[in-house]
Amino acid sequence: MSDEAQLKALRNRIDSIDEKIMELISERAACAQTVAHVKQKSLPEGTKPVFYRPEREAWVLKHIMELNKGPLDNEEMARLFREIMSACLALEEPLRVAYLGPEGTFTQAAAIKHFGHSVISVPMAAIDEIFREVAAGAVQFGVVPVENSTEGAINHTLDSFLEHDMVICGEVELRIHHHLLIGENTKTDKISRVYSHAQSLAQCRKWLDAHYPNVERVAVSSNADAARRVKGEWNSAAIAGDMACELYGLSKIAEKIEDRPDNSTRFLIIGSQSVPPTGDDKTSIIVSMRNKPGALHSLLQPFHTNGIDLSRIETRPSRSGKWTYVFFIDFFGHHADPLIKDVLEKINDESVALKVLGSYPKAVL
Ligand SMILES: O=C(O)C(=O)C[C@]1(C(=O)O)C=C[C@@H](O)C=C1
Repeated sequence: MSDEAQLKALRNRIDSIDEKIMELISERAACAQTVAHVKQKSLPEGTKPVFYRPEREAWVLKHIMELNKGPLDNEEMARLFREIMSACLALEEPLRVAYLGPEGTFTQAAAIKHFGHSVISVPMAAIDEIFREVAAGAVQFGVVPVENSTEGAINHTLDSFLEHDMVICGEVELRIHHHLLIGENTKTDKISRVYSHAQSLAQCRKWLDAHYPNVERVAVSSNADAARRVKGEWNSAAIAGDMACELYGLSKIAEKIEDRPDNSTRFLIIGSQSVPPTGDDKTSIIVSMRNKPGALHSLLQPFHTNGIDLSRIETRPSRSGKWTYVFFIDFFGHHADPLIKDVLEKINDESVALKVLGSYPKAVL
């Protein structure tokens, strides 16, 4: 068979596979619509069902990854199913999700990674506004950055948890690649100023010291804001990611300039709905302890006794007294697990205040 004939035959096969995939996706979508009716019909009139089920979504994605035999890798396959589920959920209920804007930020990329493209994503100007928008019920969920592997905690987010009653219902991890971007008015050898978010400038500090030691570094509210500014400005560059680069039509003059190649940011999904256990969960709590010797030891002891792994511990001023602190602790397990319940009871006995922010499935993608 000639190459041309072989290509034609293969394309015919792809066409007929696509038709089958489309039929199956439609069948799945119709099934999700029926799921929505079932969720609604068991509830009293006027009560809104919980359409979004993060525990089920985590199971579906993991199941797909377990079954996958290639040639697409597990992550790629799960991403396709992420989008299919996102579209199915939008048929049940279009979700509104607030993120730290403007458009093109890493937080928007995290929102899309977690919820897929079929949600209505709403940009907010500040982290606190995301919390307020969720609390007011204007959006069902919010996405906020909480820690970066190079620069550590995002304090604005931690402090917002002290001020708002919010449930954490998910986490997303995003590999952060920064690029040096310019608009068409700027020449590579004429850069006198670099804009970016303070965290991103810090994540690229060594690279900037080596390549642009005398260029002014200007911290702005987000990387996307930096990209938006340089679009029309002369002699300036922005440090931002792929989404902002594409959105503002900029050129990359240096790629992946972050000092650490494994630079990642973890984001939290905040809402008002608590999530049932999946068997592979994390829990976040805030605790404040009495200011006495051994307080930190008695806080950590129950985790050790029950063999519970901590994934993070962070300290912040409590805002309710000088030199008093609260601890933000993340650990593996769900607050409904008997072992975790026991840990929480013991901590509760020793602490001034304990707040369970939520248990949620460990990030799948
Ligand atoms: O299983 C459900 O509860 C569904 O609504 C179906 C479905 C899906 O498409 O698989 C859609 C949305 C939910 O967040 C979880 C799963």
